[in-house]
Amino acid sequence: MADFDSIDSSLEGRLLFAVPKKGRLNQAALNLLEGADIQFRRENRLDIALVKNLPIALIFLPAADIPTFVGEGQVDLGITGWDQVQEHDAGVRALYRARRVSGEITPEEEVVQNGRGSGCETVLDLGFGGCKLQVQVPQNGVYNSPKDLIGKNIGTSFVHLARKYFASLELEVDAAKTQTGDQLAGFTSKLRTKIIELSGSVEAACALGVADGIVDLVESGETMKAAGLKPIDTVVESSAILIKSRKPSNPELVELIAQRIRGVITAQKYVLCQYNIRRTTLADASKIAPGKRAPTVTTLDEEGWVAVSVMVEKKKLAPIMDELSKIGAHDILVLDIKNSRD
Ligand SMILES: Nc1ncnc2c1ncn2[C@@H]1O[C@H](COP(=O)(O)OP(=O)(O)OP(=O)(O)O)[C@@H](O)[C@H]1O
Ligand SMILES: O=P(O)(O)OC[C@H]1O[C@H](OP(=O)(O)OP(=O)(O)O)[C@H](O)[C@@H]1O
Repeated sequence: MADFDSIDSSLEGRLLFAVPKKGRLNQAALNLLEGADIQFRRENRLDIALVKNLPIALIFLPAADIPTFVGEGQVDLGITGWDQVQEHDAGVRALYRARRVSGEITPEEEVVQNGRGSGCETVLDLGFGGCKLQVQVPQNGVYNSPKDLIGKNIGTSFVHLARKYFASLELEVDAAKTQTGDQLAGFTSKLRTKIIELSGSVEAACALGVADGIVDLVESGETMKAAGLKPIDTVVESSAILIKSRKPSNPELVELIAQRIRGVITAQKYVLCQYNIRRTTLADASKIAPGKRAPTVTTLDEEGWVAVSVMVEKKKLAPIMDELSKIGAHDILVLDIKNSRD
């Protein structure tokens, strides 16, 4: 069993980097770390791992908690979903709003706190974990628009975003009747829609009579369909992101990691396409495959011919090869990119 005091002292001087400990983002995050040559060995059941080749310690946390740790500055860097950052941000704002309503802080102090936001800054989009946080209702039920759900029961794990969403919906509906000067003023206490916090299997809530509608994540839509639900609005579109605290302990190391991860993402997204073509057709070929910046062109040992090397997005590769072939490119080769740096 590891000794916690020794772990504590071995964290000294290390950049703390939070990684989702389970769930949808876990494996993709570990793949990124491997690609960025962040080497570590995680002891069984231990949520802290020291990186062998860099002054970094990885902290394995639930994706939902990562914005809190990074936002409060206890952890320098983190991988989580944009939805989780938004949920944390909405929670922080709700807290200050409640404190202002109760007179604990002044309206000016609330503005200052809100200006600081959640304390998390987005470093880069990681290009995986794409999903949408959607308002869903039973397919054959009586609700068809989000406004139909005002005053009803909503099941969700995203309580702050759901409150914010229904607060502005209620405000919109009420604005037609009365004008309130204080936008979204006390929505934590005055919300008519009941937000019920659920920690998982949210899609079962309607069938079980716990909720009239839910706010939950959708990717393929399979879970939603299987539960007999349909989407009626999108609250947030999300993907996995790298976040940093406002004042990371080692900004240079944060930049180094960001650069390495950026390189891994580019390498995953692109392949290297090489072909030979007549110099007279080069301009047309460059229009078909312009590359990230520009193609690399070298003269071939044959009069009037050049060899071209260009980065092509994997998802566009097949039609680009067809087009190149059509205009007279020969010996087209496609090579995987193992890593890259801008
Ligand atoms: N179906 C999905 N497709 C893509 N990304 C998803 C999907 N579901 C969740 N995510 C992303 O992964 C993040 C973590 O969700 P996940 O359900 O894996 O959490 P978890 O840590 O396992 O928690 P839980 O115990 O609630 O399942 C979400 O905030 C979202 O950004
Ligand atoms: O649209 P789909 O591709 O079906 O994905 C959506 C499901 O994925 C997430 O849950 P997850 O499976 O991570 O488990 P959870 O319900 O326990 O959170 C989300 O909460 C949905 O239930």
